[in-house]
Amino acid sequence: MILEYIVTGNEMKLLDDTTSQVFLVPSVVLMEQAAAGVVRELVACFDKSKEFAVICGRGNNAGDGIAIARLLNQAGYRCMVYYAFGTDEAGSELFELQKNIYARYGFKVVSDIECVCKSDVIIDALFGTGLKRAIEGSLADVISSVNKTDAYRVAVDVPSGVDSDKGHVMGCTFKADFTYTFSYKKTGLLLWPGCDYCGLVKVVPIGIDDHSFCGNLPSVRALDESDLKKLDNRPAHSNKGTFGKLLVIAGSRDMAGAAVLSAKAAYKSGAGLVKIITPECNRSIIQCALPEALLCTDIASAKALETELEWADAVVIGPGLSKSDNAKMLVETVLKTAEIPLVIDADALNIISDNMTLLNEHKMPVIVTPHLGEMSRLMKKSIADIQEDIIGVAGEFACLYNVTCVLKDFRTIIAAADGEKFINLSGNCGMATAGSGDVLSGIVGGLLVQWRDTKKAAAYGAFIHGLAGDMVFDNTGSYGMIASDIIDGLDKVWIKVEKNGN
Ligand SMILES: NC(=O)C1=CN([C@@H]2O[C@H](COP(=O)(O)OP(=O)(O)OC[C@H]3O[C@@H](n4cnc5c(N)ncnc54)[C@H](O)[C@@H]3O)[C@@H](O)[C@H]2O)[C@@H](O)CC1
Ligand SMILES: [K+]
Repeated sequence: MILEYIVTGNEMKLLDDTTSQVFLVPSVVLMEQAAAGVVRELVACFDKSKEFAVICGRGNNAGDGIAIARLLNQAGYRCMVYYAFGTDEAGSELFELQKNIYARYGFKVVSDIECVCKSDVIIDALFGTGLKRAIEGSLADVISSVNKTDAYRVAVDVPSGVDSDKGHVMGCTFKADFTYTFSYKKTGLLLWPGCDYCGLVKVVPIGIDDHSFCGNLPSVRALDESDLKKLDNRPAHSNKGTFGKLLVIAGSRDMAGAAVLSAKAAYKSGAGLVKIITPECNRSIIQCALPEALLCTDIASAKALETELEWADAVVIGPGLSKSDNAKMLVETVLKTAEIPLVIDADALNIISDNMTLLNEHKMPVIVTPHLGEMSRLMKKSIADIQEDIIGVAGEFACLYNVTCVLKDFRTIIAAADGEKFINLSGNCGMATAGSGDVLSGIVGGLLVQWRDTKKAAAYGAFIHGLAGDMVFDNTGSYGMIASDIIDGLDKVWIKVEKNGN
């Protein structure tokens, strides 16, 4: 998989330093390229009738902002600079340099925030990746004044007030319509709540590329639609056995739907054969809803389950399973005896959370797919604590239990035990609906039986799940979307894959 790297503010700082120190590109050259890149974008969006204002702090983010103001003026636009710390306080070396250059040209500087607020476009260069604490006092007043205007608001690199690593909001935060971020997306721009302040995020190249990692690759990456092109088409010479046999252990009395959704999503993701293990009372509903599924009901002993496990190439266990004694027996047997990869979801995770030693018993690769509530029970941490560092928590869990962890949230995080992580960027709020997780477990299971690669099945599974939801969004909107719509969207995703991503 060749994917887009997503970096933290600290990783970006290292990249800046390496580019200057190892590749000898002076920092000011990077800054000029950053400014020129933003100006190119602005000139493409706005004509010269618009008046611009740049609000500046005193670090290198402000250095970018002053250079942007200079280049806009030189291109015939009207642009003013507002120094939020005043003109006397010293700042970073590059800030001082850009301030002096700007002063030599004699372009406009204002000291009244009212002038800024009357502009058509307000550019935020108060703080970037160097934000260290909550924004307070007069700086917070500046931000709240500009946030109240009808101006277009553009953030340079990161909206001031958004923590570029974890996406926390630090006091008062600039509310951008566009964020032009440099070289790589920052994790904080993608995570909630920071993402709510970014508007449209666009990466502006500034001359820093993967060379600057010098072998120390960032741990977080993201898939995009171009990654669908890397998936192989199915071989023409094949039969249903070629694409794997998936056992879906799901459903309980009154919860037949979870089994149907998971098994159907697995079929719709290309699994060759899907067998559902469920209570007998679900037989007729499942056979009507999904006649393609094989069915095995009322498994009452570990021995009976072991025979079924021998048939399968992978297992999905948990959707709608309940926490009955029978469900506990099924979960324990699977974890202790299965010699095939597992996808563990929903109630199976709730059962495990009462006895975490079970998760040490697995012999084969395991993918767990908890939502925040399930993760809270598994880790004995509050949901708020998990949200504080969702990437870190997913990574910690993956390492602790040697599993691939798919931590489901607005941005699902996929963390492998080897430290590699993915942040999922597909999907929409319509997918926050009952059964959406059952569909995800089925997709991941369906991919797992075909690919036998847990990391790939988990990362692509989450991405394809979100993409399927995006594909049906125009038909359903967010209010009308239900889990079966997401399954309908899978057809569109796979047609895209078979047309080589087009
Ligand atoms: N070579 C480089 O280093 C490059 C850096 N670039 C820009 O530089 C930015 C990072 O620059 P810096 O590291 O100078 O950081 P910032 O410009 O984000 O701000 C750092 C300054 O703000 C102060 N500060 C932090 N939080 C504060 C708060 N809550 N209240 C008041 N003061 C606070 C710090 O003490 C420091 O003086 C990037 O976001 C990017 O825009 C770009 O020009 C590209 C090249
Ligand atoms: K900024």
